[in-house]
Order: sequence, then structure tokens, then C-alpha cells
Amino acid sequence: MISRKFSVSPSSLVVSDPYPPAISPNQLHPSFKYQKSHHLLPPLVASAASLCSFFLLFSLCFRRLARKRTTPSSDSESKPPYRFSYSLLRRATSSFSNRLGQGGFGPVYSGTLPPTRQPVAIKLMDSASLQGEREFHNELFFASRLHSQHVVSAIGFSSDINRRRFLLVYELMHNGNLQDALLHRKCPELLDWKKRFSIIVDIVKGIQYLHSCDPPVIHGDIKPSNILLDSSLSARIGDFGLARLKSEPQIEIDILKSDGIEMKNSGLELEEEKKGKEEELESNGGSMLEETQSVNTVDEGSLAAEQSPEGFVTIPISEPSPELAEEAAAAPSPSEANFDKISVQSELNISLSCKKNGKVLKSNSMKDWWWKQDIEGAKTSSPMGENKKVKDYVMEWLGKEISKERPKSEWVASEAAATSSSVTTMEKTEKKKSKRRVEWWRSMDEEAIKPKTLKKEKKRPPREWWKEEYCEELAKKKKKKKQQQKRHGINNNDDWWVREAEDLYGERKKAKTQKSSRGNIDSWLDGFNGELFRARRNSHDSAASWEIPKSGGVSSTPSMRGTVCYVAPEYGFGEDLSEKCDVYSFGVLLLVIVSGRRPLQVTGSPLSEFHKANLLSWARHCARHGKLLDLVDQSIKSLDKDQAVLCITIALLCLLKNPSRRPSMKEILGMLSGELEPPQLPVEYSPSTPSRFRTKARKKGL
Ligand SMILES: Nc1ncnc2c1ncn2[C@@H]1O[C@H](COP(=O)(O)OP(=O)(O)OP(=O)(O)O)[C@@H](O)[C@H]1O
Repeated sequence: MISRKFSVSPSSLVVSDPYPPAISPNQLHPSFKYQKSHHLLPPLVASAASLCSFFLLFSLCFRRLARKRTTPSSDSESKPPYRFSYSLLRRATSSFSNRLGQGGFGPVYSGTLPPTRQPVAIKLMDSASLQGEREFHNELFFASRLHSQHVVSAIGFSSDINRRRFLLVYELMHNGNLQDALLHRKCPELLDWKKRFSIIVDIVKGIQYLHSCDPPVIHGDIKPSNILLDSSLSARIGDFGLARLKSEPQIEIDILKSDGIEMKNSGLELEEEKKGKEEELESNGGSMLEETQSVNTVDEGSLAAEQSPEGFVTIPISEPSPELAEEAAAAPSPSEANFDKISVQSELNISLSCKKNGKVLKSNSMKDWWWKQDIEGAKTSSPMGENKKVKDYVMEWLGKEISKERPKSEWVASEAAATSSSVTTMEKTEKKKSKRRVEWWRSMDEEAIKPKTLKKEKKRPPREWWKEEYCEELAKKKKKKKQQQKRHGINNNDDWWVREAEDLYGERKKAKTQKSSRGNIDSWLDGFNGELFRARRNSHDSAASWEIPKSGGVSSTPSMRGTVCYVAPEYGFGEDLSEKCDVYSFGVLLLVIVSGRRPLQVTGSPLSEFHKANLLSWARHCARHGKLLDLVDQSIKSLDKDQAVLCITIALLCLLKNPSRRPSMKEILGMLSGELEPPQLPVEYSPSTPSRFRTKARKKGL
């Protein structure tokens, strides 16, 4: 240090001296050294000043840039979804206090993002469920790539694999979901036909947008609770947890263990390290910048992640492309994917997680992956790990509803009858019934308490007393009615609704041989089985709402794809998920919107109104009898009858058994907008069609 000081030239020493000796102007001489350095002073001072201002400017710019990038603004460079810290989202929702709704995989809360005051909906995925995590990845994958005014966009997310915290941030849809607005009558505006029709058109545009992506995106779970309404009551498609890209045949993908993933891992570790600091900051009321500094940043368009002061992730967003389809096709089953090692980018590009010890993975199609998920899902969804059929599930539900309908006194009487010694005919039957119930409950108890090892041995299935009782009652009623008709010489086939299901699912022949009423109810439910085949853990419609219960209710769904009543029958029979599956679900939704009721609804007494319980069968029946308008919600104001008939006709076309006969969403849009000719009713539902022809057509499976 000292030697360096001495090496400095005398002139510079003089210049750098802040306190030069005070001299009078008279003392100045041209030969004086100080005078020479005086010439250098202005440029040096100027350069120092400019250097200072440059540093000042640079730091200002940097701070500004950093602050800007931490907020989801309209900045054209940074696009959502952003990665937020958990603490920020907790603050945004006031510690998750304002619940908007409950999804199958966790609750949704409303909140406001601190810096911009942007209202958001934050979905907190069920941390304990693997399926919840899967839906999180899937939803993020799609929601971040789809940009349309008819689709609910994801603003950001927060994910912490170690703590199993998965959150999704969406733009807030102020009017909630269509299920609540329409079926729970929370939105009086929907009593106006015009509003309903405009919602229908919005939904068609939304699905049409998904199907027009390359490769097409199949939503896979179109239903009222997944249609959200914004502040102007425009409908948008939400919940992409079950969505998928249309599968491509035979794709071979090279699996590379990317450096990017390694880097991101280290980023995650760092995040963990910083968590303590973050929480400390929060308790001190730390700024968003400070909070988000703990989060990784990923370079746009690249895999490499780097630690940076900007506390958010910029994700490459594009419309679904063929490459994405390939990537997605190679995505492994969750059991294959090591979620611990995959972080930020791989969370978003689930498709990139196609690795298995650095080897090449062959995948027939995405179907494999989803199929594996199905199996996994089935295992995890059912509390007992069993593969219960939806039919059993419906039977169980029906049993409950029937038991609800019975006056309590009757139950008490029946129990009393079981122990009573006085034996009348009435008491005898009640005794029989009661015994059957007790037997059933006992068998259920045995099932529950039996050790797991013993469970495997084959045992006669427990008797379903409600089914038997219902069938007995039905048989009695039928017999009575037949006798009456015989007496009056009438033959008006009151069991059309049973035949409806039989015809539709080719069960008629079989049912004819099964003459008992039990055969009838079975085949009717088999019809449901087609329509209700696959389901997903679901939450929105509760048992109390007279519809098939979802999560929290009886879980008997054999797979996690789609929702009962809305899922296309061909998908239930193992076919690929195609756009036509969405078309089918849309058909059910369309009927629900027009009729203002659920697809499976038992109102009042289940026995008297049973023929209307299945909306689809009821709609087909109305069509055959030329009474389409009977389906329309009676509370609708200023109904446009032509539009209503058009909607029901389109719905019936969408519900055709053969997927290739269903119209595409583009065609539906054309029909609704008047660009295309209004469609004709499917020939088998036309009132003028002779029944002989209908049967023939149906036999051919058209
Ligand atoms: N962006 C949003 N804006 C406003 N409310 C929302 C938003 N997203 C979800 N919700 C509300 O939260 C509820 C739960 O949503 P979520 O998508 O998790 O489940 P769901 O679709 O209703 O049921 P499931 O998961 O069983 O299909 C919705 O029904 C809706 O009322």
C-alpha cells in the first residue's frame, strides 16, 4: 500500500489533495506546478461526476426493472404465469380466509395481489393427494398455454415440493360458476333467455378454441361447475385438470437429463434455505420484492434456470404445438416421474419429464400415460382401493334417496315388525324386508372389520336390499298398471324410459329375456353405466343437491376421467378421448342450461317421477313425441322458442351414440350463429319416424 502511494506522480498527488495550500493570486506564477494541474481539474471532475451519475442511473434502472418484474403487469416482455411465494399468496388471501368454493382437489380462495391490487382466485391443491399434484401440473401446463377470452387464464402459481404446497392463481371470475348461478339460482340474470343463449355461445366458442389448437386440446370435463362467469356474465372454460392434448400415434423420444433441471434443483434448495428469511421478512411486513427474492427465475425459452433478484418465473407461452404434443405424449406416469428431482420448468412442461435413467422411452401414445393415471387414480380414489362400478354407486345413491323418501314411522314399524310375534301378511313382508336389511348391514360390517388378508377370498356380494325392494315395488306397480290397462284395453308403454336405455345401449334383447323387473332396473342402470361410466373425484355437486355425490360422498369411481352423467359413453368403453367426447359433454351441458335442472335428478317422490330422473332419456322421449319445449325451464323469461328448439336439437345430435355422427364444435357454432342451416333432429328421435325404422337403425348401432 505504501509503495503504491509513493509511486503516484507528484502532479496527481497535488490534484488529489483535497485541501491545497491557500495562496493569493499574486503568488501565482506560470512556472508553478499547481497551475499546470489546474488545467486537468475540470475534465477530471466532470468525468467523476458522470461516473457517479452513471452508477446512480444504473442502480435506479435496476431497482425499477426488478420491481417491475415482480409484479404481473402489462409488460410485454414478461408473461404469466408468474411464480409467487407461498407467503405472498397467503397475504393476498388474508391467510386463506375468503373461500370461493371447494373443488375435488382442494378449496379455492379469493384474494388480491398486493402490488397491483388485482383480484384473483387461488386454488390450494390437496397436498396429501397424488392426484391433486397431478392435476396441478396438468392445469398449469394448459392454463399457461391457452389464451382466449373464453378460457380462464392462469396468472401464476406457487409450488413447494418438499412442503407439498401447490397453489394456482387465476383471474377472478366475479360471478362464480354456472352450476351455482343456474342450478342454485344465484344469478337472476340467467332467467333471461338471451343471457342463457349468450352463455351457450360463449361456451361453444371456448370449446371450439380448444379444439382448434394444434394439436387439439380436449378438455375432458365439460360441466356447469367448470364454466365460470366473469363480471359481465360472459362464460369462460376453466379447470384443465383433466385436459389433454389429442393423442398422436407411436412417438419415440430421446430422454436427456438436462443441466437445466439440475440447476433448477439447486434453485429449489436455495428457496428452502431462504424460507426462514422470507418468513422473517413477512413478519416484518417485508415488501413483495423482498418476498419474491427467494424464488427462482427461469430464462424465457430456455431450460436453464438461474438465481436472480427477480422473484418470479417467466414461462415460455405458446399455443399448443405439435412438439408439445410429442413431449406430452412421452410424459411418464407419476410413479415413473421423480417429482422430487423435477422442478420449476419441468413442473410446467410436464412433457419434459420423460426420463427414465437417461434412457430412451417409447410411448405408444399419451393414452398410456393417462391410462396409468387412471389405474393409479382408481387405486387412490377409492378409500378401500376397490374398483367399484358406477352402477353400484348409483344403486347405493338410489338406495339412500329411496330410504330418505320413506316416512320414518314406516321404518320404525318395520323394525318393530321384525321382533313382533303377531304375524299378519303385512308384518310378514316387513319382517322379510327388515331381515334383509339387517343381513346387508351385517355383511357390510363384516366387510369392514375383516382383516385385509381375508378380504381377498371370494365371497357372495352383499345383498342390496334397496335394489330388491325397489324392484319389488316397481314390479307390483307395473303389474297393477298392466291389469288396469288390460281392463281398459290400453297399451301405452309406460316404461319407455326403461326401453330407452335398453335401446341406446343394445340391452333390449338381453332385457327381453330377463322378464323380471330386476332385469329392467339393471338394464336401465346399465344405460346409465354407459353415460355415467367414468368419473373423477369431484366436489361441486353434493349429495344434498340431489345429484350424484362427489368427493366426500361415496367414492366408487373406477377412474379419474370425467364426471358422471357428462362423460361420453364410448370413453367409458375404453376408446380414446377425442373432441367428440367434449361434444357429448357439451350436449349434456346444453340440456342442463335449457332445462335448468341436473342430468340426474329425482324430484319429489323417486318412484312417481322416476321416468324424468334421467334428463337425457327424458329429452329423447320428448323429441319422439314432438314435445321438445316441455324440456325448457319454466322460469325462463322472454323465451325465443326457435332458439330453444335449436339448442335442444343440437344437444340431441351431440348425444348420439356414434361419435362420428355428432357435429363438431365449429359446426355447432355455425348452427347457433345462423351461418349454417338449422339441423334436423336425429332420425331416430324424429316424431315422424316409424318405430320399426328406429329399432333397425339402432340395431345397426347408428
Ligand atoms: N377463477 C375463479 N374465479 C372465481 N371462482 C372460481 C375460480 N376458479 C374456481 N372458482 C370457484 O371454486 C370452485 C371450485 O373450483 P375447482 O375448479 O377447484 O373445482 P370444480 O370444478 O368446481 O370441481 P371439480 O374439481 O370437482 O371438478 C368453483 O366451482 C368455483 O365456484
